[in-house]
Amino acid sequence: MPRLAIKICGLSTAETVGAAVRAGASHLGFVHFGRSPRHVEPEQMRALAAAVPSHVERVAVVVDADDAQLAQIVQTGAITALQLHGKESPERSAAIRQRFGLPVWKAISVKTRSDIDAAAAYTGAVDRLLFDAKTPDGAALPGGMGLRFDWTLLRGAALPMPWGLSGGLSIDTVCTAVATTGAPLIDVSSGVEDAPGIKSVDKIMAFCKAVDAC
Ligand SMILES: O=C(O)c1ccccc1NCC(=O)[C@H](O)[C@H](O)COP(=O)(O)O
Repeated sequence: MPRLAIKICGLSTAETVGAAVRAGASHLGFVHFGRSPRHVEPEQMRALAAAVPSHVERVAVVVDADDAQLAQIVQTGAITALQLHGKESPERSAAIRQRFGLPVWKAISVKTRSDIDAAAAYTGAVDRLLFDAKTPDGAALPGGMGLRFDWTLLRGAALPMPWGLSGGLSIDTVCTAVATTGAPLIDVSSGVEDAPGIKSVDKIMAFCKAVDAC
C-alpha cells in the first residue's frame, strides 16, 4: 500500500522542519496569520524552507488574505501550494489560483454532513480539499485548535478531487481516523506539539512512525 501523505502544519523552527523531513513528511505547512502562535513572516518561512529537499511540498496557510499578502508570500519562492483557511468563496479561490499560478487547497470547516456536501462548490476552483473541524463561533483561530469532527461523516462521501483530513489528529487517533475515512493525506498540528506553537521533535517522529504502522 502506498505511504499516506503527511502534512506537518504550523512549523516555525529549523529543528522541527528538519525533524519533519527526516520523519518522512510529504508536506510542511507554514501559517501566516498574525493571531496564531504558529505565525511566521514570509522571510522566516523562506529561510526555513531553504533547507527542505525539493520533493517535500511547502504549503503556506492563509486566512482571507488579500492579494498583497499573498504576493509577499508567493514572491519568497519558497512554497509549492497555498492553503486557504478562511471564508474564501469558490470564486475568490479560483481567482487566487489563476493569479498566483500555484495549486490551491481549500480548508472546509466541518460540523455536519452538509458542510462536506457543500464542498462540491469548489470543484474546478481548487486542487485539494482539506476537511478540518469547525472551530466555535468567536474562537481565536479557524484551525490548529486540536478539535476533531465526526469522521464517520466522510463515509460514502463522493469527493470531487484530491483531499485530506485534519483536525485533532494525534499519535493515538490517527490510525482510527484513516481507517474510518480512507483519507489519502493527513494533516496535524496540535497533536505534535508540547504547547500551542511549540512543536516537539519527538512527537513529530512518533506521529510519522505511527502513520507508517497504520
Ligand atoms: O494552526 C494554526 O494556528 C492555524 C491558524 C489559522 C488558520 C489555520 C491554522 N492551521 C491550519 C492547519 O492546517 C492545521 O494543521 C489544522 O487546522 C489541524 O490543526 P490541529 O487540529 O491542531 O491538528
